[in-house]
Amino acid sequence: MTLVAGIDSSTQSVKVVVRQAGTGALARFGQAPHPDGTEVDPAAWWDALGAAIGIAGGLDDVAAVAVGGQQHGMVALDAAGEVIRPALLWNDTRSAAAAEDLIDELGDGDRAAGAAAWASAVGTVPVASLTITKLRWLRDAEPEHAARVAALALPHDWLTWKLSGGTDVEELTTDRSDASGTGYFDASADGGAGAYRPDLLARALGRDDVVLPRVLAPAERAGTAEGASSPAVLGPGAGDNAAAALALGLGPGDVALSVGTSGVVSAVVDHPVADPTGLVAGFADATGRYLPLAVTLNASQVLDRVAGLLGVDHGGLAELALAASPGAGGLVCVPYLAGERTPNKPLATGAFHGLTLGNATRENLARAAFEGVLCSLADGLDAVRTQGLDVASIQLVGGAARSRALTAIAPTVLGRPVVVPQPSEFVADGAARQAAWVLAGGEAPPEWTASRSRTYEAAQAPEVRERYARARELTVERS
Ligand SMILES: Nc1ncnc2c1ncn2[C@@H]1O[C@H](COP(=O)(O)OP(=O)(O)O)[C@@H](O)[C@H]1O
Ligand SMILES: O=C(CO)[C@@H](O)[C@H](O)COP(=O)(O)O
Repeated sequence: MTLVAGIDSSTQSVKVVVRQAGTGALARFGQAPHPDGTEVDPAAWWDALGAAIGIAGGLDDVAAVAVGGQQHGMVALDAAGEVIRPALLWNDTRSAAAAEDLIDELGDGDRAAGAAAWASAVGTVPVASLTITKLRWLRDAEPEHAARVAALALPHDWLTWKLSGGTDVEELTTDRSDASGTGYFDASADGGAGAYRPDLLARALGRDDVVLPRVLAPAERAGTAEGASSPAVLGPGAGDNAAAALALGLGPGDVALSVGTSGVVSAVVDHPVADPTGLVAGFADATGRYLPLAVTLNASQVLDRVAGLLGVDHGGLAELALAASPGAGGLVCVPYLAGERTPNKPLATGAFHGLTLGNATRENLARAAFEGVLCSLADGLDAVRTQGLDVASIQLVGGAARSRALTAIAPTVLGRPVVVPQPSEFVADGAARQAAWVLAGGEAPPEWTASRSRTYEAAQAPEVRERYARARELTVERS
């Protein structure tokens, strides 16, 4: 029996799945937490990965392994391959002003022209999440660090390199899906193989004499993992949402709605997407196609915080929310606790609107939190649909999809049934499937047995989105 492993180095933790290469059946699992915060020393990811691999029984009997991970994080390396400063993560908003500067500069002072030029160049209008804006921030805020940058990697690139025992930055690799989230890679160039845009990198960092990871083809080998008694083949890996799409086998019209640290609406399409409004990011998938997506900064952690405020666990929060009626008695949660990326409001704060003496109950607060997170994702779904996507089905995934309140409330807000696959670590699963593909070769990943799923239906409550639309602009900026 051949085994493969998939890794998800995500915002809050790292997960390792070991699966049978032929069928995808789960053999083993391990997980270890990541530190809190929006800047993290990559060494902490490496330590956590070692712990999670140990819990998953090691990689000695695994024939191939691939790494999926949180996108956009800036891992800056010096000429000796040492990390220069803690990585700035996708949800770090300090580079919001740098994003605006980059847009204005490309448009020669005309923001709309700049946004259109970025969308056309790399499929995405810069926001604070993108790596390129973090490089501009580094240039301006930490010039001594910027001057030492010899190579740039994303979290999954760096972990793949570390697994290979890499010390030479020239040996760094990445894949097209994760590269497409940097802001200095055009996934549609060269017939869809993609190409870096050193001119845009130079705009941000002030120079382009920096090693960028070699972009591997979807099932190309990145080398072998060092340390295991019989070294496993390393796959190219992928950005987390592309890996999840691979696990879910998204087809035409299938939308994945992920409620993890990030809220993500994504779909796989055959054509490049370039949205000059910036609401939809025109990223690439892990099979050679494209992955338009809308990402929010506020999803599962909003539910975590409101559960904390109410002094309950996830089960208790769900119970409270389901005891309230749709619309939470008129209470509206604008969930921008972390600032927001879609819409681009990095300085926004969250709010509960519509409190009255009659509706100020724990049940309504809980329900409003779920509805606020879902309304924000419903806005993201609308944005993705404006890019020509005809939605056939919605699959609800991510850590919070384990909540019976989220699954019950989602169809009332979205106005459609939602399909909830049996809970699994879809990013790690997609990485494992890619590893199996690298072993098997061929044009497409091996077919794995589909997991069971359940469809949730409910009457739509259109007033929920209507009230949210009136409230979402009513936020105070953080000081
Ligand atoms: N039953 C549940 N109800 C609501 N949220 C949950 C539940 N189980 C896990 N979560 C939340 O899911 C999040 C982790 O999801 P995950 O997709 O693994 O995140 P990430 O990939 O961003 O690290 C945490 O914020 C956790 O509190
Ligand atoms: O920024 C994005 C995608 O553009 C996020 O999806 C991050 O990749 C983090 O994902 P999670 O850790 O929340 O899964």
